[in-house]
Amino acid sequence: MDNLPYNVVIDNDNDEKTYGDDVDQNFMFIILNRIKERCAKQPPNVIAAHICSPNCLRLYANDIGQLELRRSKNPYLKPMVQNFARIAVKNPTRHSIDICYISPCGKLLSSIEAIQKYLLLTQCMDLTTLNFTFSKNFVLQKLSIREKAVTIKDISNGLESIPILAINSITNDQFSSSRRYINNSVYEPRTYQNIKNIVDNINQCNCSSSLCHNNCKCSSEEISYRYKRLFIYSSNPIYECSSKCGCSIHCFNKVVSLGIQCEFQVFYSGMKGWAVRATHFISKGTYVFSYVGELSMAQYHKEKKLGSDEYTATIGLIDKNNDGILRIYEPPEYCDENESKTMLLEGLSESNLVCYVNHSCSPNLFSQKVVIENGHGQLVPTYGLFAIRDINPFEELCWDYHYSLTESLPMDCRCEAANCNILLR
Ligand SMILES: C[S@@+](CC[C@H](N)C(=O)[O-])C[C@H]1O[C@@H](n2cnc3c(N)ncnc32)[C@H](O)[C@@H]1O
Repeated sequence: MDNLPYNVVIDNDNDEKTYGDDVDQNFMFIILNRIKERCAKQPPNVIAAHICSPNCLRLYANDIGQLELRRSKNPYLKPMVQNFARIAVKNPTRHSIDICYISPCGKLLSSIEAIQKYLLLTQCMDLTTLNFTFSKNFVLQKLSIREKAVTIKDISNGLESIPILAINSITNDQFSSSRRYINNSVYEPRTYQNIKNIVDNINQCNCSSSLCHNNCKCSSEEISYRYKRLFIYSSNPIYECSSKCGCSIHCFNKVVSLGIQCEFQVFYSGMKGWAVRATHFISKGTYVFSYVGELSMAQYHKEKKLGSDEYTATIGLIDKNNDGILRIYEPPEYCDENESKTMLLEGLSESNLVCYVNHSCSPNLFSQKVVIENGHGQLVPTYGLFAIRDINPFEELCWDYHYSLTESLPMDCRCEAANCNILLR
């Protein structure tokens, strides 16, 4: 370590902060020790200079990584089980701490740009930039939960790649729902017949690299992801690349279509009913989950007479561009002739875990319209939810329902935010 300009300390090496049940304790212990051993044996950049290639991952792959990788649901642990190390570097001149990663082959990677380059050079298919965070708030932490509090082991019935526990540590009420769990939006049948020729026409870009370039034909000029994270909002949708495009999972324009990457729980919050949280840290700008439900033209939605529009979101006016590809526009002031073209997303009878996300006047999630290809070769619009700021493990995930005082029924908002000033519904 002496040949480094800074003192290298192992990040997250705080026993008091790392606690959990026996399995997790052991798991964390193995990971932390391996990081320590690696840094001791192989300080960053001391390996002979080389140009990175897929060999860099293969040669330094570890024997227990695969088993642990399967066990770990935390996206930021995945690089560590693949023999990356995450370190905090004390910078004495700036009196600050910088976060860096050391690659399995000993390269010091000190920015998300460097990570992206490394993943491309090594043709890594297990990790994306979303598995790395340079946030100083990241803590390796897992809380134990009382077995008795688990009311359902997976509310998605196996549909999500990571099971979603339902937990009630407050009362004896079990989680139950008449809503069917779906993980992909579905088109209302008549709506689909009307717009079949638009939504079945999947976009295809002609970018030659696995990353796509800034003027990729699929993406919009107004808004795009930055290394797969989103930091700004636009009323214009993001149009993601599809399976027809030649790009890989590393493409900057594939995020929501890669699916949920976090481990979530639905938990009983008391006054607000059921609520949602993640079991691990989420870095600012990260895609969390998206609104899933039935996509329906306003006229057909109206005919259903649901009685409550609480779970209905307006997507916008559906149209196509010159290539016949789906485009979505903000509806002007509501008027009837738009009904045949206005699409709504409704999650009352079927939806995913989003319907358990509560409102907050100081939310940690924001929503952005995104158009992706679903698993059935159709384009589907959705609202993707992204982290407004770094979110701590087990912090309740909330968004702003944007209810105004005028459209509210008298019911107190219980978000407990300092700026809370609304009546909900
Ligand atoms: C989309 S659901 C959220 C999940 C809900 N908590 C449940 O148990 O199914 C919206 C409902 O949750 C409750 N809710 C959400 N946010 C709230 C808040 N900030 N204060 C009080 N109740 C809230 C209200 O009953 C609201 O009608």
